[in-house]
Amino acid sequence: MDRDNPDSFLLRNPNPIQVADRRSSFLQKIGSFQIGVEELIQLICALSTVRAVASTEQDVAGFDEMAAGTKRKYYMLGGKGGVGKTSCAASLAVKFANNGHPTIVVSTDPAHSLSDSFAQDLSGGTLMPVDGLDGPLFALEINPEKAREEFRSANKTSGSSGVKDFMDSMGLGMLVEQLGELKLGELLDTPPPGLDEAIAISKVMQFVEAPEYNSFSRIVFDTAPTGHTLRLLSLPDFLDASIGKILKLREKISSATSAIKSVFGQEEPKQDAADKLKQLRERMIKVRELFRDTESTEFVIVTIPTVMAVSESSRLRASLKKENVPVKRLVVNQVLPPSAVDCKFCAMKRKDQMRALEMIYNDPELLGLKLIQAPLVDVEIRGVPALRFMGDIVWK
Ligand SMILES: Nc1ncnc2c1ncn2[C@@H]1O[C@H](COP(=O)(O)OP(=O)(O)OP(=O)(O)O)[C@@H](O)[C@H]1O
Repeated sequence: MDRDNPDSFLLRNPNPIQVADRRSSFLQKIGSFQIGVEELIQLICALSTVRAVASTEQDVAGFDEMAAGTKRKYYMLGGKGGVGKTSCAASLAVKFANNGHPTIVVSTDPAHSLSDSFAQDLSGGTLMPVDGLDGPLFALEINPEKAREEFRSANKTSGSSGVKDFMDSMGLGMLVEQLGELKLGELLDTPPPGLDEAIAISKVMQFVEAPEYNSFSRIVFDTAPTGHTLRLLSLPDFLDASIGKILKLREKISSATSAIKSVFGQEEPKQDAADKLKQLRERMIKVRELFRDTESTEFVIVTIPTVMAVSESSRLRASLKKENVPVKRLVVNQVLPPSAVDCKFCAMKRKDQMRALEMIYNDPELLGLKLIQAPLVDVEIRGVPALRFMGDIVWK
């Protein structure tokens, strides 16, 4: 088999989800009583596959709806580690770009795999053009570890201005100005939980506000595994609450100092620090609203048909619901494609997958989501042609 040719799977399986032919050949065999016990077992498995597939056949991703309109939309793909988030996010981004949407795919997973997935070096922490597409696609791997390192050395070598420059570049300049007294350098030596996500969020803020990103109409996030993602989503609330407290404190202090200053006849400071904090707070609120805006944002859960992955997806969905983050689609990746004859291993695996699929159908949290099945393919999904191929199967 030609492993460099992603079409090899396609050539052998013109429609991986199509099982009707297989069912009819089995039915013909039943009609003429030609089957033995082994085949009967296979038949039962095959029919259950048919049932599972048939019951979700109408659940195509609805790509046309996803691609409709030029107003910017954000898609966040997340789920348990290793289920195929990056492959799904990258293939969606490729499909958007090839359908005329200038697109950015952003990785907020500290263990990036966009470069591996596209088989191109996209590291570096800035927008990198992705080669080999019909339309513009850029990738951004946010590297919190590197960012933190840079921050530390800027702190050491150039004092506060270095820190300020760096934080400005991360869109967090205001935070340094206003919270300088909190000794951010020390904070980064023992980073609090959520700092990586804060850096990722600051980039989101840049997308929301910066005019240079205006032309991008689709932004796809390849998020970190579940725990990180939930922190990312709840961080604006957390920061908002903290900033709210600081603001109150500031107001108290400033009213006290202005009372003293008025007694001694001193000038008021030119710009009230509280104004800037207020501005930052408004930005946070904007990001929070963005995550919850059903018009512009959608969180797509990616899972695989195993009991563990489905259980985690159910919990993720419940948490997202609590955070009011819109979810409509669930991708079940790596579903065994139909085969006329299963080896023992495949038959067992198929049974296992069917059980997990049943679990999805009966899970109250996952019920009602558009279920998109993506087949397990026999080549690693790497490079633009492979992602284009995957995109055409998954994002229909
Ligand atoms: N449908 C599929 N068929 C075959 N291989 C797949 C499929 N989907 C993903 N893979 C492979 O599984 C591996 C993991 O995929 P991917 O990196 O997309 O997962 P991930 O959820 O982003 O992982 P992580 O949580 O580690 O970031 C890759 O080697 C990828 O090529």
